Amino acid sequence: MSDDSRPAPPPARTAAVIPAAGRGVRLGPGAPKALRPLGGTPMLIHAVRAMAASRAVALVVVVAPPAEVAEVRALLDSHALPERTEFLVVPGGGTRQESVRLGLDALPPRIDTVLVHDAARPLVPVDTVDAVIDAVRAGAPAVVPALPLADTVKEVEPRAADRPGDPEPVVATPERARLRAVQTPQGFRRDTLVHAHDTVGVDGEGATDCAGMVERTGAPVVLVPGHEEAFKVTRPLDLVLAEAVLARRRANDGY
Ligand SMILES: Nc1ccn([C@@H]2O[C@H](COP(=O)(O)OP(=O)(O)OP(=O)(O)O)[C@@H](O)[C@H]2O)c(=O)n1
Ligand SMILES: C[C@](O)(CO)[C@H](O)COP(=O)(O)O
Repeated sequence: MSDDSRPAPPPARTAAVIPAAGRGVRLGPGAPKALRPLGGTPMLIHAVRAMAASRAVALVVVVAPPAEVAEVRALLDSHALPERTEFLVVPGGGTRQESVRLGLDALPPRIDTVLVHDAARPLVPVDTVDAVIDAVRAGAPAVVPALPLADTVKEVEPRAADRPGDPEPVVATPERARLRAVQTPQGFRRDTLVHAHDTVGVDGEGATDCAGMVERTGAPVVLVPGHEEAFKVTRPLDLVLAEAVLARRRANDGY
């Protein structure tokens, strides 16, 4: 068979958008969180590798702090990444949802499945990424990895911002067995996520994750098992844990 008569390869239809434009205020002073080192490598590079580790992911869009777009591009160019994957860098916005929207806007028409993954979750295993993609491909418009809770959760009447020491009255104790802590990557049919952003707006009216915006449109959202190592690096202790997990991986399997 000549080259010309070979069937065209299937279109590469899945992209990952990585919002990485946050400052990392809760982690403490320093460079933007995504650029801070984990095991000597920027946290963002770990997150990019985690997405590109899935053979289904053809494109990774990194949403960078606007002042660091060139630095992020240089980082991607100077670290070993799979050749089969394309990488774009776009400037982010003032909120996570705004940054996600800017990442969505950069997707080429061929993409029909989108993962949204926090740069702040650098250690998500590829099996979790693939489980999310598989569930979207199987027909779910929105898929979220999640874990049961270890702590009991109270709903409160939040204290006033100018009275940080005041006790907070408890309003309710939701049944823990019905609660889940959600992670990323969250996976979506592209049209579902774009519709949610168009409908709910860039501020998300308090939505703290993309799936929450999709829920507000009435589309179904389903959960698949998350992974303990997909935790979010938010506060300094999380970075200590991430360093320990990475050191264990490197000792066990040369990660
Ligand atoms: N304007 C923003 C805010 C957040 N994010 C990204 O959204 C993810 C989850 O946000 P979070 O962990 O809250 O990161 P930060 O906003 O950086 O943290 P903090 O709230 O402590 O400043 C991170 O990868 C972060 O870079 C973003 O792309 N654009
Ligand atoms: C999207 C998320 O990681 C799901 O748990 C989380 O809601 C992000 O919250 P953040 O305050 O922006 O870190």
